[in-house]
Amino acid sequence: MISFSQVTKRYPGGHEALSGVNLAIEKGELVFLTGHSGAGKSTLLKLIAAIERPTSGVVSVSGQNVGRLPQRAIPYLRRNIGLIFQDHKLLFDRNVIENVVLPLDIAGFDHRESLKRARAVIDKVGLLKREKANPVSLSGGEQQRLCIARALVSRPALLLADEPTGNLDAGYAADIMTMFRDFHQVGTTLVIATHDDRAIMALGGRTLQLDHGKIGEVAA
Ligand SMILES: Nc1ncnc2c1ncn2[C@@H]1O[C@H](COP(=O)(O)OP(=O)(O)OP(=O)(O)O)[C@@H](O)[C@H]1O
Repeated sequence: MISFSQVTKRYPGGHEALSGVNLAIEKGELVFLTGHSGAGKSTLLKLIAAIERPTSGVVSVSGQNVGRLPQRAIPYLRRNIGLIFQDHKLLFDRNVIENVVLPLDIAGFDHRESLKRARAVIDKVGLLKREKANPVSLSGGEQQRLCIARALVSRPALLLADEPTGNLDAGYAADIMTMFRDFHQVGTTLVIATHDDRAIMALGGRTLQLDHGKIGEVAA
């Protein structure tokens, strides 16, 4: 489903965040991405979602060369990807449920059905009592859970998560990991960057380790 062939990413200013990365992730795989701060984990996820483009090499997602996608094709790519990133990108002029229902409205689902689905996923992340709240009034961990609900509501084929449990206490982190496991069991492909060793051990899956922009595989 995802392949990197000799992928290098150099940011303006000359810093090489990824160097000659080769990898293949099959449909339905659960992959953890680990490595020190600054190792290139977020960069790798951003290349998959076409948030960044490679400096050289080929990033392919479902047979598409996403590094070369024209700007207008990117929304179609993202329609099948759930993104959980640290900057959240929540809409602060809409309340909690409106944030979650929006991807379904955009996809053209019946609004009443969308509200039902949104409420179910908001309940799963423990925010039902806050459904009318503005995201501004939520704590960092609550915003993170809202972001997770929004990413999961459209049941994407591919889920990319950057430190999804970073701000969460152990109970919520375990709940979120259980949700990820359920998605994995129904065939979703997941790539999760994390420092959370407990999560990795609990969920199993494959671990790729980045070290100064170079990739290696951790034996199970
Ligand atoms: N937009 C950018 N412009 C310039 N340099 C960047 C940019 N984004 C990331 N970098 C640099 O690229 C390197 C890899 O960053 P990246 O965010 O991918 O690492 P990471 O493994 O996700 O780190 P962390 O665990 O701290 O989030 C770092 O040295 C970082 O400073």
